[in-house]
Amino acid sequence: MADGNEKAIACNIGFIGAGNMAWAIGEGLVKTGAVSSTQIIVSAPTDNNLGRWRQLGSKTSFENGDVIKNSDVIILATKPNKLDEALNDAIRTLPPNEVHSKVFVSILAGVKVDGVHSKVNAVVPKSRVVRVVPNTPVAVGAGASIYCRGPTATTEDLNLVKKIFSCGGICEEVPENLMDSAGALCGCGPAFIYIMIEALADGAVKMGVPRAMATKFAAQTVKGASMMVLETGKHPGLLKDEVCSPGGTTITGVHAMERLGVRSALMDAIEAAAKRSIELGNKY
Ligand SMILES: NC(=O)C1=CN([C@@H]2O[C@H](COP(=O)(O)OP(=O)(O)OC[C@H]3O[C@@H](n4cnc5c(N)ncnc54)[C@H](OP(=O)(O)O)[C@@H]3O)[C@@H](O)[C@H]2O)C=CC1
Ligand SMILES: O=C(O)[C@@H]1CCC=N1
Repeated sequence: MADGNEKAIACNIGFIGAGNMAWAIGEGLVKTGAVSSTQIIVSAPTDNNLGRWRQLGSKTSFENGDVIKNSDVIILATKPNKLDEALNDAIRTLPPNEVHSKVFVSILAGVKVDGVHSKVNAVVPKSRVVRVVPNTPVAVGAGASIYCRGPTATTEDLNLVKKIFSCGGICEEVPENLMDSAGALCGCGPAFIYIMIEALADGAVKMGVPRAMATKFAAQTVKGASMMVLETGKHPGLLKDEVCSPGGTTITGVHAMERLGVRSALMDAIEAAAKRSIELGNKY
């Protein structure tokens, strides 16, 4: 952890679950210098994902209890259907009645914060929970994370969670009733955009542009368009109009997109993902 770094986070951070999302958060935190890799401990039942964490310099364990004992903030990063198993596994190595009052961050898609609070408190009494939907671009400092508070989470807990996830981009509090829909946008959105980048590149390849060049130009164009929306504050429709010359190339392409229902496809994608998040919340 770099001295004088205003992003510096002093506490130990644990991950139960070592997969894609945990890695994106951990890698992002270490890259920004907010935490040293030695402040991180990670657990998973197999070694499939743990090697890269050891290479980073973090501690790893097959015991979820080790993570709970050795961390101030524990990020629950299993799939939603593995939460019960993960907490039961933890009991194996937790000294009875000795570990109390930790801050847990649940990133499990759809799962309601009250439910996680009850389950966690059955294992680690007096713990507080914050629910977060992050996205993988936190790995490169361009994430969009949202959070809501659990029943006993304090303002201090929320500030700490906001600080952790702000290292990876923007991080904003939303009411829990928006976590599924805003989470579908932030959490799943990168996958939808990757498909768009791939498809834009495919179009250019079809028209003769070499693949590597096409992918680079597609990604940079998406980045540039995003920055225009964020930095000018102009409505995306107005920015689109500024690109479309009368009788020109862009409006001809826009017509093709409208004919094929690209807007509807994207709206359907968010709606479907949000509904699935609600479904997962009802199940777990
Ligand atoms: N991927 C994303 O972009 C986003 C994911 N999320 C949420 O993050 C969570 C993790 O997703 P993701 O990282 O993609 O999933 P992965 O499948 O990549 O990772 C899941 C991890 O959980 C571990 N695991 C399984 N069972 C247990 C257990 N009993 N105890 C401890 N760890 C266990 C797996 O172990 P092993 O390594 O042995 O397989 C693996 O390391 C999900 O709940 C998802 O909804 C939220 C927002 C975005
Ligand atoms: O697909 C999923 O369920 C997870 C949650 C958001 C992004 N990935």
